[in-house]
Amino acid sequence: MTSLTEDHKELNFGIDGNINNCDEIAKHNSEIQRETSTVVEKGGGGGEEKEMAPLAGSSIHRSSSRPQLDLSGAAIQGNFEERDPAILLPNQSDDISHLALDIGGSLIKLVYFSRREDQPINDKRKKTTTARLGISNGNRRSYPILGGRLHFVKFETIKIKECLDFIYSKQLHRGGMDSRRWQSKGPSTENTVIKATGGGAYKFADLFKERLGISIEKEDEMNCLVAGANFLLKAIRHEAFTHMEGQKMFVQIDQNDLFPYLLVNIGSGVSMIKVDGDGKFQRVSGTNVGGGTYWGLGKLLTKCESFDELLELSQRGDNRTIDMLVGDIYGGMDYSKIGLSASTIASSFGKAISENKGLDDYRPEDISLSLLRMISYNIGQISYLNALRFGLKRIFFGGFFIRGHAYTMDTISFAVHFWSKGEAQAMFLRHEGFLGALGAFMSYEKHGLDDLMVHQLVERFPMGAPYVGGNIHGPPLGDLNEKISWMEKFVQKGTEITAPVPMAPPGTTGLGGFEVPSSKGDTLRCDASELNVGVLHLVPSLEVFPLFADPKRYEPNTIDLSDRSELEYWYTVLSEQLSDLVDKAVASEGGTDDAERRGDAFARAFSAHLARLMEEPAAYGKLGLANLLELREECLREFHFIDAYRSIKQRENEASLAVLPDLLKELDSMTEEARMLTLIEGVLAANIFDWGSRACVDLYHKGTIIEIYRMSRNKMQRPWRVDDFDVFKERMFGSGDKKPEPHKRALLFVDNSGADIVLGMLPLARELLRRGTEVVLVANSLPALNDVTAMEVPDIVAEAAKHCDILRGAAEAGGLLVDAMINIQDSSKESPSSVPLMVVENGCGSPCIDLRQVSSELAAAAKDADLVILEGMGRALHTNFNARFKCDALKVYLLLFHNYR
Ligand SMILES: CC(C)(COP(=O)(O)O)[C@@H](O)C(=O)NCCC(=O)O
Ligand SMILES: [Mn+2]
Repeated sequence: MTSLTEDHKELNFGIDGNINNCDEIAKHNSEIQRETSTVVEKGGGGGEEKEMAPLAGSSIHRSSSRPQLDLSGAAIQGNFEERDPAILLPNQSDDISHLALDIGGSLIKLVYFSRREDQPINDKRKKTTTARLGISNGNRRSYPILGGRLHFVKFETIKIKECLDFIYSKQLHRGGMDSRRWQSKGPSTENTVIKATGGGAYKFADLFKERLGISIEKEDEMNCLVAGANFLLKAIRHEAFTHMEGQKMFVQIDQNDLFPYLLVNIGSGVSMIKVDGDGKFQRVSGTNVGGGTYWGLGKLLTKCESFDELLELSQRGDNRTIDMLVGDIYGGMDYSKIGLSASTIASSFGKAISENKGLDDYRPEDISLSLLRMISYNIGQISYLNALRFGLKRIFFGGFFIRGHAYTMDTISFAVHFWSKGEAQAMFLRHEGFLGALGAFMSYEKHGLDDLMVHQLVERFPMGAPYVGGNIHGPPLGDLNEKISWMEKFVQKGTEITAPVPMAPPGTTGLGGFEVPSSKGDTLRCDASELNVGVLHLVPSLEVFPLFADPKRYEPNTIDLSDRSELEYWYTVLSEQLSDLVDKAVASEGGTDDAERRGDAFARAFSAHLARLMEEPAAYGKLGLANLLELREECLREFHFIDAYRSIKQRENEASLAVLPDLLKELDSMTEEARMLTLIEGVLAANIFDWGSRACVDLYHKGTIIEIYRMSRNKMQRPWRVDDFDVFKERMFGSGDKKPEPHKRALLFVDNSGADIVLGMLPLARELLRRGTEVVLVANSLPALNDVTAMEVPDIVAEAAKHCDILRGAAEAGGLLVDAMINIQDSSKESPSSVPLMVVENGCGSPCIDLRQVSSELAAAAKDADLVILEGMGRALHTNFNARFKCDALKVYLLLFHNYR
């Protein structure tokens, strides 16, 4: 049997039951998915005999003792127009690196990078692991910046002093472009050079020198815009989206089919740039009617103090009172001969000439909306004409004029669609306002950002504090105390947590009968521009799982929460679990006052994020269930809850290890084939211990762990709801005289601590080892619910190995037992196996897994694997249920609720 046989099959085992009522567990049917074999043939791997790596030499040892993900901190972008002085300009101690600025006529945009010192590595085995897997520095580019975060912040240009204070407080001016100063924290800023673009780079250069002692190196604005846009479009998965009639839809950009496109940057003025490649572009047009025009004219006409206020006013406006419509000219009729409906704007502000009214007679709301539509249409139309001029189908709009404002985007989209008769498409960028600043940031030669690959940049939720309506907005929060006091203040003020989506009231007329999106809410976030910006985490060691049948078609999420009822279901699940989770988290930190305070802050932050996502599911990029579950874990870490289930996991491990010897004896008394069925039943039965599931938590009141396990095992008779056991059995044992080769290496993605791993997955691993298959246990890098982590697995294996020669021999061969003192009690006479059992971390800290971003250890281990076993709802159902692999794959999970159709 080769690792890539044409007849490999994807196997799914599942069981659906309602464990609130223990008698009703089993519910069954079966199905086989065989899609992958043809894909393998196409990929050229079909039938190839792969050389089996020498056993000892290819061993992967225990994973790193530290997580690779840098999840230790996060920042959000605050609105400095309305910041709360109490938390302004924090003295936080992030290890700083680089800063770049885009100083425009209206706004200063700032991009900076923060990095934390890695924790010291105290794992002797890490070195051998990485060296053996070929992931040491020898064959990897070593980045000057290894892991960290990109932050995005903006200031009004007229409040440049705040920007300078911010830079100073964060000590961002101490990280210039001189690589020798990379780690320098010394007080001197002499010779420090900061990259900046935009007119203000010239205008304020002296001020920066005077106030911060730094020199500004000017970067060409167009260059920066293009570099920033290209970077985002290539590196951030959910960066570009369309926005039509209130609907946001993310666009998958094919990196190889990105160029040419038209980039329209709407700042104070507007630039239109034809982009043909990296560094290849031409500014083909522009217009002086842009964001500055809206703000300037709007300020004069409505007395609004800020751009956002003006935008908010437009939400309540009705432009018919001031715009002259076709119907006004044609007595309420369409001018159908040339395709103009009565509701088309014939002349923006045109009504004002024919009425005997002054400025005071018009509502500021109507003026603002009329102005917004005039400018948006105009830009949309000129953009289209330029796209037409050069035969460009795609137009990306950026710049701070847009501010994530639904109505603005809809208006621009409509104009492009209308004039191009659907031929051209308007797309928007989530980091719309930061293109120039990002470009300036990337112009530092020593970053190594230029060849970053897509999967190395992970976007995470802006986690420190939630977005809110009203007037309280915090600056980027650096340390824990700030985050907590921010949360407390936020609560004190009684500010309603809203997550408004900017929408116009229904009934506003539009060009060509264009109807506005249906209203979802009537408030506009004051910092709407920051709606779409997450913090970018750089994790250069993450890689794409190498065993996808078709990497391009891989989509981790089985459920995408754009279905409202699904979203509501999960919102309810997570909300209901919150107080219990907080109790556990607080207890895990000793139940101190400090822990209580953090628990409270976590609960508020998480609830606010949930509320925000309910309003605007795509606020932080395309939302799948995996993201939502990860959000909870990230948020816990944000408030320094390292492992909320620590003691529960320990207790369950101990209880399960105590009954393991009996289970192994029972298994060993069976025939091989009967044992295989019992083993799979055992995996399903033990997967019941899931602290993320309401049904399971209820069950914990009904008996001890072992009693529940026994009950669960008794209920596991086939057929299961998804049941490919027969296919699996044939693959393992063959039919007739044909005896198949065992698999060379199996990757077992394990799920929970306790019975799940000890009584479910370990016995299965042992069986594979017995058949001569190398086994790699793949576990989380960071805790999530009661999931077992890669750090914890070796100790569990060492304990289990005390009762089993097979496990002991394999663990020794895999380097897992170098530290453990083994006291062998196993009475079986089997000789120790030299087939290794290994452990690698998966690179994530969530109950689900996105296989596009796995640890380099896992990627290396996967290269020789020909069997993938995914276990548990999170990894095998909520994510990866539809994943296709180029080797045999088995998905085993116990479905604990009825939400799946
Ligand atoms: C969070 C989980 C995905 C973890 O499941 P696991 O991967 O451990 O099997 C799961 O517990 C879950 O989907 N819970 C929510 C639904 C419920 O209350 O049953
Ligand atoms: Mn789990």
